[in-house]
Amino acid sequence: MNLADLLTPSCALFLDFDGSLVDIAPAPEDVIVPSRLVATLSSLHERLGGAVAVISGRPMSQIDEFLAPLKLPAAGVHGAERRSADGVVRLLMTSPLEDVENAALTLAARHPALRVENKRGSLALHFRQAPDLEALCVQAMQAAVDRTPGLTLLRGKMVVEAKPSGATKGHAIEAFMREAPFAGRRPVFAGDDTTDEAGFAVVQQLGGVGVKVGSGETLARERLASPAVLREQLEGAAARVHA
Ligand SMILES: O=P(O)(O)OC[C@H]1O[C@H](O[C@H]2O[C@H](CO)[C@@H](O)[C@H](O)[C@H]2O)[C@H](O)[C@@H](O)[C@@H]1O
Repeated sequence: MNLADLLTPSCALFLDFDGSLVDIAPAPEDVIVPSRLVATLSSLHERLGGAVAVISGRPMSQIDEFLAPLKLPAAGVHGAERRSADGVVRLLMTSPLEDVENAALTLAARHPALRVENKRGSLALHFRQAPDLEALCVQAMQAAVDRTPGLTLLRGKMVVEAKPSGATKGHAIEAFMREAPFAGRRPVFAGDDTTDEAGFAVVQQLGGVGVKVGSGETLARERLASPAVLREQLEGAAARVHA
């Protein structure tokens, strides 16, 4: 499969960030945005009539910083926040995170290699620097989530996260697909992680294509080997798609 063949001018393109557009790094702030990526996304955005959105577990503010000066339509925190093509931002109601935060901070105080990331409405506990603590992290976070109505536990790449139950990447993509300039287009979504599976399900129900980046079981019908391959194919598609 080559994205340049898949991405016709009548497509809408949805892109996950970490592990898809950029390579996984030791810590969230360490990711490197390759120099040509912003220009490629900007060109695709123009050539697809504005129908390009980033769908991330990160807050949208971080995505905007990484991709500056480009400010694409986006969904952040797994869909808990969303910015439409017209710039309007919608925030999902979220549950209190005190209990989850206390549980994560207590564990991190005992194990300094752990990293607590507090986002609007969600809290992630990273164990990339201490993989042997995975079970402990999952257990503590699950117990805190179970005590807090409205939160769901999400397992990601070396991370366990408490997120609003109603926030999914699938819902975010559905919302974009009801709006201009996405409505009526064939959706394509590239992602690498468990949180992206809900997005693959939605785009494929809508007659589009899910593209899994990297290895692992997936609902996605297509696969690309790595973020580097995705970036290369996006560059090729940017050069070929004529709106
Ligand atoms: O939905 P995404 O855009 O893929 O975001 C998922 C999570 O990405 C970040 O964590 C992951 O990437 C880090 C940098 O490569 C890595 O150090 C970490 O182990 C990964 O889990 C981000 O920090 C999270 O908030 C996102 O939910």
